[in-house]
Amino acid sequence: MAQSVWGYDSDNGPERWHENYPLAKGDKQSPIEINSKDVQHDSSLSAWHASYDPGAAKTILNNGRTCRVVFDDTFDRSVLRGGPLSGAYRLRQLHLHWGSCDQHGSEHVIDGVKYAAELHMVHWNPKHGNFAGALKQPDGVAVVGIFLKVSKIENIKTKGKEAPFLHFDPSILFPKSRDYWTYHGSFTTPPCEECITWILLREPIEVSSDQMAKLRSLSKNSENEPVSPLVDNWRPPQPLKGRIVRASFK
Ligand SMILES: NS(=O)(=O)c1ccc(NCc2ccco2)c([N+](=O)[O-])c1
Ligand SMILES: [Zn+2]
Repeated sequence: MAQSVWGYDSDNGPERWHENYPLAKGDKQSPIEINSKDVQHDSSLSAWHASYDPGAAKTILNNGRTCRVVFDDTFDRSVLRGGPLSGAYRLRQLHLHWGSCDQHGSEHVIDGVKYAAELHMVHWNPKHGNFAGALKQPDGVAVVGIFLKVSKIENIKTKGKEAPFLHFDPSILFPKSRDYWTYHGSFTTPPCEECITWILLREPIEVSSDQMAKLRSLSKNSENEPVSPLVDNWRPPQPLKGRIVRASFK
């Protein structure tokens, strides 16, 4: 029987990815568990800056593994600079990882805390020509990770219109604080290339339980296949292998 493509089930999940994607057993894999006591404050770390063009947003899609918004990255239209990065990295896509319940869903774990979901904003370094080239470079990709926690307040349904996704400025998703952790890691899904400078924002953003319910209402099956809920699309923390996690804050 053909090897089933990778996923998050017991027969094709994170424990078996290495069978087809050997990089999954590398020494710089993501996500990781961050323990504040082991983090090193680095006062030389500067602030990161995003300048995004809302017109760059193109499509939103369910690819059976996540919900992804894709941006025009054919030129420096929406870029991230500063922080641990040198040069401007182009925003290519954003997507999420979430759980079947509010108690888990994030990929990175902070002092034992799992958040309900984790948003990834993926940027690549145009000095490597294109995204495929950037994947092969240790400074090829930068992902901003933002934790989502479910707000206590009851979500009061408003009559507001659905905003068209075409004019979408993802910087509205940033929390107030710019504090971040940074470390060198990998894609958290196959092929698991170790090309990512992770910038994890310390302050989570709040979402309503209705918004979480919308994410959990997505299905990983295609149309006219048996319904299979798209939930728990997160990889557990991987070995740190001596890597240092730096903090922009004390
Ligand atoms: N969870 S993540 O931000 O680390 C992540 C994982 C995989 C991929 N892509 C999978 C891939 C890489 C090369 C070919 O296909 C991306 N991405 O492409 O932004 C991001
Ligand atoms: Zn991701």
